[in-house]
Amino acid sequence: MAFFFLSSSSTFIHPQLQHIVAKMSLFDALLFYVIHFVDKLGLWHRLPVLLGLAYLGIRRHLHQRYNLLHVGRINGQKYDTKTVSYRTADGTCNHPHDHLIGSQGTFFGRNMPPSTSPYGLMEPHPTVVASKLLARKKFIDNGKQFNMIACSWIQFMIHDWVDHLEDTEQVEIKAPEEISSGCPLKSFKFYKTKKLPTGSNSESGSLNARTPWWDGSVIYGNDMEGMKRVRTFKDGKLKISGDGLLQHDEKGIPISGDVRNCWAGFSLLQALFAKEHNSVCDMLKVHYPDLDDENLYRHARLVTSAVIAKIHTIDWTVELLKTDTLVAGMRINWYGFLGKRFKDFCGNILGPILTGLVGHKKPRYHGVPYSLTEEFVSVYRMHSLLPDKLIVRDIQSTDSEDKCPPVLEEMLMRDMAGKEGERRLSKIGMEQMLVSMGHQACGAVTLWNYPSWLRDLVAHDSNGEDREDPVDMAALEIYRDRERGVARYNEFRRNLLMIPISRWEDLTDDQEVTEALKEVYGDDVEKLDLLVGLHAEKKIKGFAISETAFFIFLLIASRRLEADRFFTTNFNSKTYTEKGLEWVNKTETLKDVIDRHFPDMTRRWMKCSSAFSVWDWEPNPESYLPLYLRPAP
Ligand code: HEM
Repeated sequence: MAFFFLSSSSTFIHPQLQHIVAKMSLFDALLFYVIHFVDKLGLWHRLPVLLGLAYLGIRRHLHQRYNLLHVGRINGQKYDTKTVSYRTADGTCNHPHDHLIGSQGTFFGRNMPPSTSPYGLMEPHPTVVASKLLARKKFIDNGKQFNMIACSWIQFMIHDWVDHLEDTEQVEIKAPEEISSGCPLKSFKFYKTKKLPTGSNSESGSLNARTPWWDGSVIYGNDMEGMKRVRTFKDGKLKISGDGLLQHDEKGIPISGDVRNCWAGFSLLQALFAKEHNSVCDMLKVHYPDLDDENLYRHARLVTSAVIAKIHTIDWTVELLKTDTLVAGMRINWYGFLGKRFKDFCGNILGPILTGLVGHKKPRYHGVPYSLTEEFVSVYRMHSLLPDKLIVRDIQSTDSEDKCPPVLEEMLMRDMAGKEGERRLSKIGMEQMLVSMGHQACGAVTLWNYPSWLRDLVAHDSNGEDREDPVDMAALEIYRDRERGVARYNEFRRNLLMIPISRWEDLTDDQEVTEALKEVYGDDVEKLDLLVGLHAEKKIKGFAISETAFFIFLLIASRRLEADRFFTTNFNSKTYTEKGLEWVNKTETLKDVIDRHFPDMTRRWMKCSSAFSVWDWEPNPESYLPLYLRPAP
């Protein structure tokens, strides 16, 4: 217990954090002391790379100790990991001792206890929060840092990991009269989140309808039925159209692993990775002609899922959090501190820090069985990334001087969603859509940037069918966090060992924002909704998201890799095949995947370093200083 340590330092530690620190071991309390000191100076992201990494390492350790809470019972069975050396359709048989952990339909875990907020579900009214603080006034973009491929990518990942199971009972939210004239929907109906007793205590929890593993279920499906829908059952391959895009069923719904709330950009990525899967099958068949359909499918799924996870780790995240420290941190997660060359040569022989989380001998759970969490879902509420229009570019332009293809047409995002979006995508074509999205900046995660078209949205059910009642997504998201007992912003920060805010000026320097926050929440900073706080928070230079959201990522991004048997014990040539593992090792970025399928496209149209930043951006400047020795930004 850190009691004695704490009593001598109680003036140093923020009073609202003392009760949390009092429960820590002495060693952890000491570590907390270090990061708290750095936090008080607002310093970690201004430190040289090595010190920044040390700070993040300590923080991640503390979050692994104090921010992983299991929900529900552990009631799976033992099984033989040797006979199940592939990713199953429903995510069972990944945890080595319990076949159910991480499978479809298990409980969301938590990163902190449910909210203790005294405020009710409607306080302040969700439509008031949506109208006064979220609704887009004028589109604010992310500059050149993040493009529409990056925006679609994260939806592609969300649909791999999470979706809350709904109840059959509906709720209706009616906008209060004083605000209703400014709301696209005066009232809207939606299904409650399904709550079930967890069995381990009196509390209830909610279920994840998807498999939380990083298993590519967004293209392979979340259960046996979904998996059968997407497979050709010939040479291990997935169904795909002659034009390279997804096939559709008789109702016009795409045939892919997840089709809920899809839009053209999202289904484009599903098609690209179905193509990638099929190329892996072709390659494996050449090298291992004895493999049958089932084994080709299983190996190709392992390889493609690992390629997706790698791109997310060392390409997408690095563009999202564009700083030297994060480049180093994310590469350490995959390759370890000693880097790619050492790992390629020697393998993962020196443990997770030196040779990476991937390929480590055993999965690591930090004492808590794997699941994704309620708080993780909440920090990924980033619908402000979506613009109002998609700008289609003309890639047939013959002007060789063009750095950026000329604009052909602007299409409303509303028309790019669902079946209509699929029809339009097939006219645009895969290459043109990739180049167009590559050249368009996505929206910034900030207040007053929530797309208006999402405030009157025809959402889909899990089969991709349109729902009868349109929803106001901005108001619904505020309601969802409260309904699911996710802590409000300040409690969330305290639970993440961050210094809470005491006044609006601690959150933002923007006077206009402060006034709007006061109008909705008065002077009560404890009332502030998480989503609003995350969008209002002053950002770290280079970060496209808030620091508060980032600390959840710091914990979960590592966990998705280190808890997965197929990224640890079974990340080897025996499970993946030698050529399969080589495929993963040689693929570093999304650009590599695009190059593989469209060899001329990036040469002609992509100037920047990553496929996730706006393609006519300058490439990252060369630095002759080794990454770990780079100074403070
Ligand atoms: C055209 C694009 C998109 C549409 C139409 C869409 C629509 C929706 C809808 C209808 C829901 C369910 C709302 C509810 O009942 O609670 C949802 C949930 C969600 N969306 Fe999106 N979305 C889109 C893109 C994105 C993007 C780019 C992100 C970025 C991170 C994102 C993140 C999420 C998250 C985290 C959830 C919560 C999932 C859960 O409750 O388990 N979505 N979206």
